[in-house]
Amino acid sequence: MRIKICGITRLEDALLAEALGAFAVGFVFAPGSRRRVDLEVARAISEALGPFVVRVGVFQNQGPEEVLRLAERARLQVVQLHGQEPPEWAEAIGRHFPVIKAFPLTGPADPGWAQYPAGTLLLDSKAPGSGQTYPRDWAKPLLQTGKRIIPAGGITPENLEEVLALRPYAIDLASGVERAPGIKDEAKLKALFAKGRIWNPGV
Ligand SMILES: O=C(O)c1ccccc1NCC(=O)[C@H](O)[C@H](O)COP(=O)(O)O
Repeated sequence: MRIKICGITRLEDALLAEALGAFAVGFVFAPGSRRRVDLEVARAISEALGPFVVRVGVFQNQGPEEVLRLAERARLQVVQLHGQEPPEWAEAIGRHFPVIKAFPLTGPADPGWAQYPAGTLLLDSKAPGSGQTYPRDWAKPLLQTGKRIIPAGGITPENLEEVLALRPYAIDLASGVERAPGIKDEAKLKALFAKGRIWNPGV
């Protein structure tokens, strides 16, 4: 299973996530986030990680120029748009970085979201980074659209199975493996990857 650990602000957490087998780490640059990371810190962590961990930047309603500047300076590889960004912004950013577009679920996912110009869609709760969740079957209308789907929102080591049952492209979590916003919890991270590793998708 591909697991993205989001809200990384400390090198030790990033290195632990890498050692445990994380596919990706996320740096939150969204204004007002409790996990907002300093640009130079993100860059230092990016440079310290090995080549096979994807560095994702999370942005919210920040224009393409700002996103591209931060992504380049922090040595990011993927951009995640987590606000109400118009499709033109995703197209402009997508000429430089793969784009993940996040949508908040307040009911079943809208199949029309598959038209958004991003190859991968992240289905979050209506309160990003809060640990809030939603009925996982709300993701189903998008599973057959050909888009890569990443469920997020309130995933923990304890409830991992129900989201993995969707057989998603990847999963994303932040607060479920933290002891405080932006500070990861070693025991929770270990529990998550121990469970994620033994899961057999039956492919
Ligand atoms: O985490 C934040 O503080 C945040 C703030 C603003 C926009 C996005 C944010 N996080 C993005 C993520 O990808 C989180 O991992 C996702 O919302 C799930 O969070 P959680 O429910 O805590 O696992």
